[in-house]
Amino acid sequence: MNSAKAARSAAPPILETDRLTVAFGGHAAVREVSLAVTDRSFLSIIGPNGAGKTTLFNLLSGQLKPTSGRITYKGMDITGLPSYERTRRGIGRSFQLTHVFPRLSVLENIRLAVQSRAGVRYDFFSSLRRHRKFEAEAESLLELMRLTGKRNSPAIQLAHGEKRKLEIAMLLALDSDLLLLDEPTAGISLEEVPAILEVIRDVKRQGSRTIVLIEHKMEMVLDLSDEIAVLYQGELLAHGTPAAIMGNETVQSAYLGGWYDDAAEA
Ligand SMILES: Nc1ncnc2c1ncn2[C@@H]1O[C@H](COP(=O)(O)OP(=O)(O)OP(=O)(O)O)[C@@H](O)[C@H]1O
Repeated sequence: MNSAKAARSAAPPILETDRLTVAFGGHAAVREVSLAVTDRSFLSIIGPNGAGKTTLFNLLSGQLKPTSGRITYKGMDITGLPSYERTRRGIGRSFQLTHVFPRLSVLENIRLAVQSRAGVRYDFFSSLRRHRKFEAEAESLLELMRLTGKRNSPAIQLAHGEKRKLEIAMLLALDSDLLLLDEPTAGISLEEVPAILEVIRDVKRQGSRTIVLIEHKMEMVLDLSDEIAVLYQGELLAHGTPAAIMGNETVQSAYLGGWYDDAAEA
């Protein structure tokens, strides 16, 4: 283990769930999940359809309230906090953004996200200077997301994959410390997948955020993850390094062999 990795794993987890459970009419979609997410690590959550992955994200982002259990973020119990309060504290969830303005340009959308984070009130004298600062930050996010060529395009005109990149840029603009990415490649064309993979890899390379990814594409999971958590029928079946998960007999015998083949064909 290199020293940066060792320091990270010795640090307290940024996010922790303690026996987190949510039941819908007697059926526990997430059952007693206790999971610790290492600060500034890349964790992927995998599992077959209906395993409870998106439901777990709904619990983490505050869209759903648990039936029982607890969520701790940066050492604070956030189980009862509404989702906007979690966003304010740095938990950013992708692909459920309601604040993309379809008719505004890509740059304007990112700049507004930067601005909303800064909580700017209108002040004529400082607004021009601030505007330039926000614009510069938005420009650097455009570059990171490889969207510079689209800076003046209205968001509504973007291809599906480009929209995903815009959404990630806006999460970064909001200064999220913890990014919850729910199947960023779902529904996008095969040609667009490498571009998404590349921007996620770049964000990971920056090393300043914690990323939790739900993804069915195993090559992508194995390429990006420091750790993998496996959900199966609402329960946490295993959590470990990619090598440990791939070699885990319970995971293998429960489903990974067959499921992996299915996922590869999808
Ligand atoms: N609001 C809800 N009301 C009732 N049942 C729900 C609700 N949300 C999720 N479920 C059920 O919980 C289970 C887990 O669903 P979830 O969408 O979390 O699975 P998933 O692992 O994300 O699946 P996929 O990979 O197909 O997206 C499913 O049986 C689903 O039908």
